[in-house]
Amino acid sequence: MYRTAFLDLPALATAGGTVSLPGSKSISNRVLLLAALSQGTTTIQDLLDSDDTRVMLAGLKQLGCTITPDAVTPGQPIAVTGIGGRLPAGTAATLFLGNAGTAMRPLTAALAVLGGNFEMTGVPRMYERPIGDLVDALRQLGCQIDYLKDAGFPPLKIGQPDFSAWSDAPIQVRGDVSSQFLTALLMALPLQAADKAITIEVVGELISKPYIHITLELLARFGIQVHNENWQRFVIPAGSRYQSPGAIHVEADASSASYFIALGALAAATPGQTGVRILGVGKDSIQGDIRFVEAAQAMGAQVESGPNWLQVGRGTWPLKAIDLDCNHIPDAAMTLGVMALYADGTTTLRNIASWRVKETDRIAAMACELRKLGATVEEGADYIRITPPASATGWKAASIHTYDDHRVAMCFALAAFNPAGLPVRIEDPQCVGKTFPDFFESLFAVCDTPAQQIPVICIDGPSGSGKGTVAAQVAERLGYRLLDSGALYRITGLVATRAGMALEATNAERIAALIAAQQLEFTSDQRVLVNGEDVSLAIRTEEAGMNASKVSAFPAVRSALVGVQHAFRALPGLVADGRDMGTVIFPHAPLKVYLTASVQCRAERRYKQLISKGLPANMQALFADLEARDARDMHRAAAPLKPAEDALQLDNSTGTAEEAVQQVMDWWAARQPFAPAAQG
Ligand SMILES: Nc1ncnc2c1ncn2[C@@H]1O[C@H](COP(=O)(O)OP(=O)(O)O)[C@@H](O)[C@H]1O
Ligand SMILES: Nc1ccn([C@H]2C[C@H](O)[C@@H](COP(=O)(O)OP(=O)(O)O)O2)c(=O)n1
Repeated sequence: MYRTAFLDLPALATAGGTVSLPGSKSISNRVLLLAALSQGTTTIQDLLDSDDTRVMLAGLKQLGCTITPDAVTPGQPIAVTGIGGRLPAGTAATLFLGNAGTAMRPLTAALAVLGGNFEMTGVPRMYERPIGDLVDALRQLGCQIDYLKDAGFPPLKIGQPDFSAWSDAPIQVRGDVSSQFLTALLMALPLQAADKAITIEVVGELISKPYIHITLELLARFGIQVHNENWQRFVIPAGSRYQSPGAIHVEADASSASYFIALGALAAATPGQTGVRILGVGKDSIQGDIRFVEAAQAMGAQVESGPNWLQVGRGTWPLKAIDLDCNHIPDAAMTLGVMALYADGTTTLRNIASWRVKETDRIAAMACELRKLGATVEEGADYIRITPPASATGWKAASIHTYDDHRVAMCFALAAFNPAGLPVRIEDPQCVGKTFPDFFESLFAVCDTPAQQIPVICIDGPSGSGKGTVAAQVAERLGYRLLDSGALYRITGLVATRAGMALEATNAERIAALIAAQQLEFTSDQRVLVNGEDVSLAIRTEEAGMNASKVSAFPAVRSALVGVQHAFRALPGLVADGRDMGTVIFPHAPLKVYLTASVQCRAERRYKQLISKGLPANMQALFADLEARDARDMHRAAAPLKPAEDALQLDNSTGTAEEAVQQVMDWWAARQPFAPAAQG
């Protein structure tokens, strides 16, 4: 997951390949609660690991459920041993539920029926999300729920219910604000239906029926057969009792699939690929959002599907504008809003009033961000109408505000396919953690763009000037990959020395062949492996640096390493540190920095660095070595160390590393097309 303040997506060109989707959030949290309420242990496969499931798991542990392992581990099932329909008398807890509506609503209902002493809390946005209709429904039954702040909204206090006054009358609940209220009741009321049936009556039109369908399907798996009377009345039969199904599998999120369905529809296919293949969800899905496929087809997508997969390619191009009632696909429909940017006319998405009370006011958010990209947008109480920019020149480079809303972040990533070739900035990219923590990694894995579109920031300079330190921090702030090219020469020196080769010009070809035959691996935590052996420390000695300087003078060695270095240029971008990044390896890089510092200063820093790593160091020897290394690196014939003509020079003798990093970030920001006010 990208934890940067913003993530810049370069202009993307094509898509193709296979993407495996994470488990559905709606199914994950429903299954967790149902398993927790049941008798027995439920082994859950493919549970989503996200903010929402984490708060749910934490809440269930507080209620006394046993959960093994403690947290979701990729590829491993998680086992939940339930409470068997009742809590020990006097159970008390304060549950923090973040911004997870899928935890707040059903847990409130279940705990209000079970009784105890609970406080239901969350983040400030949670306190703006209505829950009054659910509380009103539960009070009809005799549940004790009080508002701790504003009436109608969390936080809540839950006490011991008194069912004595309840006359068996149907429990009424509004269906036109959020179907999560009905879902919450459907999951909580079986706890009270051991002796007599309970009927729930929906007041007003029921929105988001597909989510109720998921709830009913899952209830059936846990032993509760609800009679659905035309989506108006739901009867939970007497004798209902939660029973674990033993094992259950969580389908992938059909709304997460929407971004990749849209991707297949709007991106040209990467040569050699036949569109985008999506694994984890297919045409037999129990999720309503799978009907996004029909909407995408109406816009021109070509879709094939099977039991657990979808295959999507570009069909009609440009896409066809549509006018669609989106009540059946409330979440996935946001993706249509961005697809509309690539359509041949004005698209209208109707019946989306529920967008206003989601993670943010999604109608307002979509309208604002689509306009930033150059679209003409009309918004109404329950619709949005989008006209794309008239031509490529009408597109604007935008910094997309994401409102702590995962879906805004994910759907706007698709704007990177704009015909103007503009990058798109996604602010606060980690908000995707709510449902799809590795969304951007998954996207980059199936997208392609010509190498020259992928930004590279080059940081060259002499030994000890601070290149490595500054480059690593700039890469971290931007979410870019990092190339420590010096490590390649250090490895070359190491393997040649180990092979008993003298580091002399007469051996240059043999050394070049030797390094070309090694299996090199650079891990995300900056370790370096050669044929599986971790050499991170072995290449950091001063001797290794000197040996690197020697082998780096051989043209054969330099050319053997060119391909390896170019391969680092991958989405979303690269920061490359070395001697010839800007002059030879990435001559067209959009930003080149030449970092210098006095020899005295560099020697002192290197001394401290070596000592802190527990490596031997001598100030005088270091000083002499640096001068020797500078001389060799600067005066060799092949790719000598010198500033590229278009490099910006930064004297790093006096300031802090942080100041140098900020200077590079400022230079980079100045070269970006985003408006200064929007810089992250
Ligand atoms: N202003 C500064 N910029 C960069 N590094 C600094 C600065 N001040 C002190 N240092 C320290 O100096 C050392 C620089 O070494 P390094 O980044 O490996 O340089 P290079 O990659 O250019 O050889 C690090 O230990 C770093 O913590
Ligand atoms: N792009 C590069 C990077 C390093 N080299 C050579 C020259 C340097 O003396 C050695 C070691 O580089 P490295 O950046 O690891 O060394 P320092 O950390 O700056 O001391 O490799 C090179 O020739 N070209």
